[in-house]
Amino acid sequence: MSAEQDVRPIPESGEEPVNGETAEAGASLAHRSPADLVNAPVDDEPTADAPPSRFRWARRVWAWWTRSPRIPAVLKDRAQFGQAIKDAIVRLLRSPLVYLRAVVRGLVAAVRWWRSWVRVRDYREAAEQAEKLADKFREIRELTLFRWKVTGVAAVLVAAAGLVIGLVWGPGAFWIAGGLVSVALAVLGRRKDGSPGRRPTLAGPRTLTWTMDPQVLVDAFRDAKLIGKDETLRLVERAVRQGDGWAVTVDLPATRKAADVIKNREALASALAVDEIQLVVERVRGSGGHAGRVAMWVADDDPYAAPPVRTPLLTVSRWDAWRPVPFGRDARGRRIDLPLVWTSVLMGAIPRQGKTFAARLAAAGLLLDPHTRLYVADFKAGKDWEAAAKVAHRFMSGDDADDVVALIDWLAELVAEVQGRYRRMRDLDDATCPESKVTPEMSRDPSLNMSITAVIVDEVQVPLEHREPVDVAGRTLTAGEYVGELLTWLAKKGPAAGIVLILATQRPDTKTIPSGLRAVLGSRFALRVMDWRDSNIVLGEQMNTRGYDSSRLLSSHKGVGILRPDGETQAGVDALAVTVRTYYMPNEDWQAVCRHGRTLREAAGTLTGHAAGRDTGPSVDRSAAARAVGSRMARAEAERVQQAETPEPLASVAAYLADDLDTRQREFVPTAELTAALGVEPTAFGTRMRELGCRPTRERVATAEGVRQVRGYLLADIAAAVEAARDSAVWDAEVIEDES
Ligand SMILES: Nc1ncnc2c1ncn2[C@@H]1O[C@H](COP(=O)(O)OP(=O)(O)OP(=O)(O)O)[C@@H](O)[C@H]1O
Repeated sequence: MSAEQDVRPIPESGEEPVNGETAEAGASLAHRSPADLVNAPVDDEPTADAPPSRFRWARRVWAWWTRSPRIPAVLKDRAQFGQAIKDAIVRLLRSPLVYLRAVVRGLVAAVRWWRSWVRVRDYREAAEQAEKLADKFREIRELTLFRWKVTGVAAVLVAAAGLVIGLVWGPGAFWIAGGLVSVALAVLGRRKDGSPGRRPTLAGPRTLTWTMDPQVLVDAFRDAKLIGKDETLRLVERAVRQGDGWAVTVDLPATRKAADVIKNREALASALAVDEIQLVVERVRGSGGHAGRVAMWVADDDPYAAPPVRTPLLTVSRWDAWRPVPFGRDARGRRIDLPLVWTSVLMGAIPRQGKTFAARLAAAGLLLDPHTRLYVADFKAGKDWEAAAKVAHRFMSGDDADDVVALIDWLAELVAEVQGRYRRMRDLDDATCPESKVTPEMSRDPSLNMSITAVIVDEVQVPLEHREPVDVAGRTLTAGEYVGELLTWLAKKGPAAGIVLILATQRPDTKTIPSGLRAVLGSRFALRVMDWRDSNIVLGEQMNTRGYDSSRLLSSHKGVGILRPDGETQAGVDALAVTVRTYYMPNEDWQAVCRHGRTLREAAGTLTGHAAGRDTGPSVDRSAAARAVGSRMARAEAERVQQAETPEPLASVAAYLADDLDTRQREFVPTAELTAALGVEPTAFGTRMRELGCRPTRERVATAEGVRQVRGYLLADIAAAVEAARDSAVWDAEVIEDES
């Protein structure tokens, strides 16, 4: 069944839909929504129609059989069993050819051995190395002659023995003797690890050989340096055809980690002779997996070369905002959903890669829920969001100073709204509001007025970079800084109160998106960016070293990005992040979704604000918002102080390299330069830098004596360490703030 068919319309009553696509749960990154969790049936509960007791033992045996690690996987799964039978038939059919090859290889090996023996090669080489060939020449020649004679005598004896055998037992004996010799040659010629001279220099295309011959897979892991020379893999599930590719599950040798295979996916792809975009490597977790179990899938072709798939949301009559929104497909064609409620999303990419399309997809799921309220701020000021004006509670499209001020008013309104919601939640009884969090029922109850409210800001860098001064609680900030403060406050406090932030930016750099704001945006989606630093800014620190770098995506792959969903909602999910190609939703589809969203709201009586023609502007309590973020301002001050207190010697290094870190005109600084400039002792300096997360490396640099390989630090590593120190300072400050 296709993913599109899976999406079932939600009953008009607004109840939870039948969770049809949870059959794809393993494939979906989306964790079940809180509503799903509440409504999920408990497996162990006895039911009225429980089977009679005589079947229970059979069920128990079946449960043991399917869960026991001692039972091979092929005996548990019909598909795998079928595949194993097919493999056995193929092996049987191929066996004559395999045998013949082994005999030929054995013959070649035997002739080679005899040649080297008769020519006394080892003795000759030893003499050559000792430069005594001339002295030993006579001896070698005599030995060679002797060995030729032995060969001749042996040949005559074999011929004579053959004649006698032929005369005594007849021609049948020749067949038996020939068979025995061929078995001996086949044994000699069988493929063995490390057999010298057995492998052709050019092995030919490796792409699919590993599906037939697991040894090729083992060799690929060795070539990629993922396992050692003497180590091997254990096949958990043999290679089976899955979708447009091959899937295989292997166990790494003890102490080797699946995470390292994911990290070095590119090397493995090279060893398997496929583009890394074709190789999907995942850890197998849970009861059936462990830290060394790797599930691999290799696509036959570029999985993103096929035409894009349209969003399944087009076929639904309505959606539930609490359900993860269908977002796209991974390389294997599995549907990936994006949870939105109780989290917030940051999307980043260079222009024209599909950021707005991705943000619209997330918005579409919310749009089709009539109980959801939308604030849409389009700083791209184009036509992309125009259709949302018909359905949004607040809508703006522009990039002027007035638009930035309007956004500040919206955000201030939302700050007051969130504070009001928390106050009201405190007064609600435990049955209605068990925790200080909006529940699905609360969000749909008009009397509570706590609907899910999505704030979508496209090209968020425009307001964040605005430099006009504003007065906030007696302090003068730039409008951009204030927008950053308000967004950070909302991203931190808003999700539990039903506020969802979706921010898209063309400039995912440290200066544009404050680190405090990034730290509280739970889900990230990085389409193609310029380099790994930008990718890390969207996806999080060190993500490139874990194998997730969106700068490696191809520019032709529009709409393809790396999705790192909210940590909170990814429990039990296999991957930390996944490469997704978003569903395709061109403007006409988007307009249709918006029209439908409006119809739903009209029917439910939830059309408000701008869409209802009643955009009276936000009722802003500026001072309340300023007070709310005032504590954040204190925190920002703490951050500045902490910044000044970045641990030494990192602070001095950062000060010395301030310009270079800003402009990134050079990528590497030699240790000698730093120790000389700062006047510090090199060993203690190196140890302290290491403690602060900065590891030295070696690079070739031009010196007075020519190009030399010198020890030093990558500026990117220094920048990352400085930022990590600041982030931890920010968190410390926030903990203090929360405690107070
Ligand atoms: N999932 C997809 N599949 C195929 N093509 C896509 C997909 N998503 C986007 N595109 C293509 O990429 C183009 C650019 O998309 P979009 O306008 O969202 O980019 P953007 O990153 O927002 O650009 P900008 O930063 O310039 O606003 C679209 O015109 C569309 O044709």
